[in-house]
Amino acid sequence: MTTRWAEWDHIVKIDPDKTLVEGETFEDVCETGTDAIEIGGTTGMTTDKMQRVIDACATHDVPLYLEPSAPEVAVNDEALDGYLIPTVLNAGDPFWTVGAHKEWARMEDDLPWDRITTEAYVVMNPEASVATYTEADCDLSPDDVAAYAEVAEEMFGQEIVYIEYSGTLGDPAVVEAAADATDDAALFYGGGVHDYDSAHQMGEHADVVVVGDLVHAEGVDAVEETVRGAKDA
Ligand SMILES: CC(C)=CCC/C(C)=C/CC/C(C)=C/CC/C(C)=C/COP(=O)(O)OP(=O)(O)O
Ligand SMILES: O=P(O)(O)OC[C@@H](O)CO
Ligand SMILES: [Mg+2]
Repeated sequence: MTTRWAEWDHIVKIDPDKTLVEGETFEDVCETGTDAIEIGGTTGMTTDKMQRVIDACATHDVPLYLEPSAPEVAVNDEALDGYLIPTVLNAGDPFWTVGAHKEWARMEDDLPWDRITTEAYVVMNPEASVATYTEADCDLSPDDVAAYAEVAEEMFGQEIVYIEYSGTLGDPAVVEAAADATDDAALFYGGGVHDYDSAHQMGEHADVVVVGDLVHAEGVDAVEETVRGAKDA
């Protein structure tokens, strides 16, 4: 089991269903100074699209993790450093907490357990596809989120707690509450990080800042700024 995320400050999440900015390559993305690349998204995922991004990033010197949104797109590739598998704590349907995972184990004879780690998600932006998809209850106070984070670490032994505001910059008080409630688990924050200041602000509380849409919408210069913000925090 590798726990390399203990040393990370920043992740770029590449959505295989989206394109890069014109003139930029996956090599450029890998060279932004980010600590790892996570490949995943909610809608429009296929194994072909996943594989294309894996192949494009595999030759560059940055840890590469797959974050599949369903067992069907969990591509098996030696070029990957591992699999980060969401489990959505506040999902409306337990399928997204444990059911999909059960199906994966049923479908596959030999899952590479030493390369698989779960991320205990708390989904907070009701407008995001991931919230609709998982029917998440996003109406949570900082105390609620802190309690989810504590339970994830202390009762379910989660190594990663992920505060997910995909598409919008979240409430720093929520992230701070989750940080106060966790000791050993790595706290990931993702959602709406778009410049030095937003990365710095969330990085003051979270261990790892995840940047997604920005790489597709603005490109690598903007991502580099967020790397600096997260690392300075
Ligand atoms: C058991 C296996 C192998 C998979 C199941 C994993 C689970 C439970 C997934 C549910 C949560 C999920 C869809 C996570 C994917 C990562 C994520 C949160 C991407 C962000 O998605 P959005 O930004 O909302 O979606 P788009 O950008 O695609 O619109
Ligand atoms: O796309 P953004 O809003 O940067 O969110 C990042 C990540 O948390 C999405 O899963
Ligand atoms: Mg997205």
